[in-house]
Amino acid sequence: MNILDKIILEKKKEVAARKSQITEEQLRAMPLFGRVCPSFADSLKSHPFGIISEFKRQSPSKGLINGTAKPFDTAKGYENAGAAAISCLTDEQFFGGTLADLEQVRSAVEIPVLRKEFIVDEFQILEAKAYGADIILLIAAALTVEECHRFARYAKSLGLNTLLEVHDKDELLSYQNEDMDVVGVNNRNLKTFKTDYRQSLELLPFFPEGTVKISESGLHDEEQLKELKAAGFNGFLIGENFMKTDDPSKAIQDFMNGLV
Ligand SMILES: O=C(O)c1ccccc1NCC(=O)[C@H](O)[C@H](O)COP(=O)(O)O
Repeated sequence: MNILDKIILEKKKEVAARKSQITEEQLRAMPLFGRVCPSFADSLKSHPFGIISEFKRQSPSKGLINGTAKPFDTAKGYENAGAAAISCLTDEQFFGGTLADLEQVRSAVEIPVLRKEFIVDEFQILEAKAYGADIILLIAAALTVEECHRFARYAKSLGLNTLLEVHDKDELLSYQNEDMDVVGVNNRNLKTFKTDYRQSLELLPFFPEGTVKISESGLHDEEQLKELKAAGFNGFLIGENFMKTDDPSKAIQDFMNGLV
């Protein structure tokens, strides 16, 4: 069993347990549920490099990345440095994240917030809205085409933005549809962890015209971003490169300075 299969197996158990702790009605009654979500695509287009900076404590591929950074301060620092959106991992078992982290991030910033989660059930989309997210992630490698399209429709009905994540041409061609607001190429193969930013460039010819697209994972060098932006990418999801430092807010600011 590869790591993605393992995460999805655990996630299904976790969601079943969550459903016995809180009802859909209770989620819908939470104060943030009624928020109007800003457009993710518009935010990417209105920021020169469309950086989506991630709050990420640990990962299956790298282990502990940062055990001390706080979600509120980190998110605020990211926004002040000019990020277009914040990604917040909420998976606890593999990434050390929580829904409380998401709430903290939401309370710190105005820019769109992504709930970075392994979505396997509509219930998690309701949770995302209730805890203040603007964007949900749908990972093609973890879902059937039918599930992915159903979840995107559901997210849309709640006013959430959807980020579809693909890794190869087959996923891009089979999973993309009009309900996906942004499509991301994950440069990391989630089954093997092999990470190469050129994966994004390889998929570029297969995007339908007008798709708002981002490159995700393994980005650490300003020159990579300049190349990907010149090729047509609208945004860049970066986690470890900022979080591995003692001061992620300073790390993103230094990185931004290198882009001008
Ligand atoms: O990061 C991992 O090791 C990982 C393993 C299995 C599934 C997902 C994983 N990462 C989630 C992400 O998508 C990244 O956190 C995100 O793209 C940022 O990547 P990076 O800049 O390389 O931290």
